[in-house]
Amino acid sequence: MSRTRISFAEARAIIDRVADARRLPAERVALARAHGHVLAADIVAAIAQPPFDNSAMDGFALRHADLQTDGDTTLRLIGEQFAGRAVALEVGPGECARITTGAPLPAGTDTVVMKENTRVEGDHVSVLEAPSPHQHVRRAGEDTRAGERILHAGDVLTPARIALAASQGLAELEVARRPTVTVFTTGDELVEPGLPLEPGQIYNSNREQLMGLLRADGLEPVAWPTLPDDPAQVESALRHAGHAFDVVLTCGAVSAGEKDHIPALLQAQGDVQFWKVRMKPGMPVLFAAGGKLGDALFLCLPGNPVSVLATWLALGRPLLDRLQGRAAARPHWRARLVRPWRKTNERLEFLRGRLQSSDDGSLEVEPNPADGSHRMRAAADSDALIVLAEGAREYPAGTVVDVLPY
Ligand SMILES: Nc1nc2c(c(=O)[nH]1)N[C@H]1C(S)=C(S)[C@@H](COP(=O)(O)OP(=O)(O)OC[C@H]3O[C@@H](n4cnc5c(N)ncnc54)[C@H](O)[C@@H]3O)O[C@H]1N2
Ligand code: MOO
Repeated sequence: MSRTRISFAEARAIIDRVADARRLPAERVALARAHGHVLAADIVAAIAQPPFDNSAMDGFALRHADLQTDGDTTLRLIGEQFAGRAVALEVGPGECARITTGAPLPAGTDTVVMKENTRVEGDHVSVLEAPSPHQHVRRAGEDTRAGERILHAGDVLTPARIALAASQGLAELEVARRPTVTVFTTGDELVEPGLPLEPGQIYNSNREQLMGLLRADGLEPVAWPTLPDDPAQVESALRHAGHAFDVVLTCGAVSAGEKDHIPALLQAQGDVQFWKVRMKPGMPVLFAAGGKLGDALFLCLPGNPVSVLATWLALGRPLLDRLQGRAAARPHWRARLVRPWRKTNERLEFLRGRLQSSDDGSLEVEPNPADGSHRMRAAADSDALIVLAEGAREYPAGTVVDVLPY
């Protein structure tokens, strides 16, 4: 017996539990293909970073003890070390070596003076402004020591983390396999943009919204042709998809209408985990394991475009994150309401709003008054969902609320 009219927290807990049990396997991918993936195993540094003491500036490597306490010091130039292969230079007392940024520090030297602070005449270098001891030297291991755990399973591979892995010489990384996802839109009223509209028809806006949301998270969703409100065709298509993808996302046909065939189909053939969550918009959302329809997980979003946005951000994205073992939650922000809001019922509400930074440096959010779940323009004019908890109805201006940027 599936749960119905559950709280949003219960829905999230079910999503987490089911996703944890279906964690996607790890695979090795080329470094260049690993961007945005979730790391599946810790990475331990095999080499120190920097791997050797090196110069942070173009100039001359010298022995700090040689520098006069007052007046310029003149040193004898005995060779050069450029960034690249280390040459065997030994710098003795009263001597220095030409050096470039990133070049290994020659034996005997401990400090670098930048070129601009010197005067060179033949093989004599006068130090016009004395550097402090060890200045402009980047010490071996000061960023990372060999043996340190530098990245962790569950980390999302941001460009900076990819760079860190590259600095260790790793050409392949072990990551969670990306979930395969397909997107269905349903409804006899839907027409694709580009075609003429007959009376009663509307353009399909959910497909591209959902495809865009998925692609923004680095996924490669497959769009399925729109399903008519015909139970046999819905069943056939969902059965094919259920055997071909990890996750099937549908939108529409999930509430109480005569043409809403999805709940009956999943109740008969699948394993429904919940149907209807006390949230607004998006209340009729349904989540099921495919059962006889295949191994896929089915997340069936309500058809209203703003319900699609809210249920995707609040439930769909956590499902896909969790399937990949993503450890860190998405950034969680708090903002001050710039205008009061009154909820029309007690349900948890995901209201649309626009974020702005106030003069005192705090985050503010302006709720958009057009709160209907068909009001796409309000969603397009906004950049965050404002999370108004279940229960309370009155939200005076200045109330601090959770926001989910999109
Ligand atoms: N008697 C009841 N009626 C409704 C209930 C309810 O509990 N009892 N719930 C309401 C709520 S809340 C929502 S949300 C909607 C969800 O309905 P469905 O998921 O069954 O979706 P549809 O009826 O198919 O469509 C709803 C709405 O969205 C438009 N739509 C659908 N797909 C698209 C698309 N791809 N692009 C643009 N617009 C789309 C569709 O034309 C409808 O206007 O049900 C309420 N009713
Ligand atoms: O829950 Mo519905 O998404 O409000 O229109």
